[in-house]
Amino acid sequence: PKSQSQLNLINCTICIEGNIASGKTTCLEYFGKTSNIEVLTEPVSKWRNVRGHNPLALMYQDPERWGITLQTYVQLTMLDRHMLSSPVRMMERSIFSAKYIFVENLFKSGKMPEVDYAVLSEWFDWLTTNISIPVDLIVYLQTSPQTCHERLKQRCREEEKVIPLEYLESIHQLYEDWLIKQSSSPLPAPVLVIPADYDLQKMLHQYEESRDKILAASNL
Ligand SMILES: Nc1ncnc2c1ncn2[C@@H]1O[C@H](COP(=O)(O)OP(=O)(O)O)[C@@H](O)[C@H]1O
Ligand SMILES: Cc1cn([C@H]2C[C@H](O)[C@@H](COP(=O)(O)O)O2)c(=O)[nH]c1=O
Repeated sequence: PKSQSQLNLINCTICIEGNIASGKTTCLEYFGKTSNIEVLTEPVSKWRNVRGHNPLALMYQDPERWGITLQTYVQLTMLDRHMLSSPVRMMERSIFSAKYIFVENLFKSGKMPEVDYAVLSEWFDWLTTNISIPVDLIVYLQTSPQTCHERLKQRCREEEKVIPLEYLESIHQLYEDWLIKQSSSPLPAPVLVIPADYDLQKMLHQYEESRDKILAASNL
């Protein structure tokens, strides 16, 4: 039987953040299997197929031309994820990392025209000012870019075959500035850091060690 605290669930959103192929989906699958939390994976399948088009592949082929297209759609689909109602959910990334990490990376690396960046930023500012998008906890899977490069090659997603180590290094740096140094963009929630360079077995152990701190955010 459920305890009183399990019955009195308040709305709670935990976002799992980290570099590409850092192990976010694997982490979500683990908590999905071993807790009452609802798990929301990133809508990558939508980014790979919107009415027969693949904006993710187009962005990697020609970021200057297609970055705005992908990031507009990422922003919409992430907002949609945030709006889904469930008492306690663990989400893969957030509308915040889409903007603070991926849009910033495109712009700072000179691959997004200033006008595209301005329009996306206006959209983001309007959405986050006018719509309540609460996040209760950010769990940051902290990896080295080299680990992600290895895992990316192992996962072998067709669109991502062109990603060099330098790209993962830039994403890593932006994550570190945002979540560790806390010097770049506003933090929507407190941050729990989980070192994530270890093998799967050790990672499951890491998740178990962090379980109480993670579930404390949800009163589960
Ligand atoms: N701790 C780990 N050690 C080795 N490989 C891992 C580990 N965690 C995940 N992987 C593998 O690395 C790849 C990327 O993991 P995934 O969970 O999909 O990352 P993300 O969702 O962050 O992109 C997958 O092939 C997955 O099986
Ligand atoms: C949020 C976001 C993601 N992407 C890209 C980066 C990766 O190629 C995929 C997501 O896969 P992951 O294994 O879950 O990291 O989408 C992007 O280009 N822009 C974004 O805002």
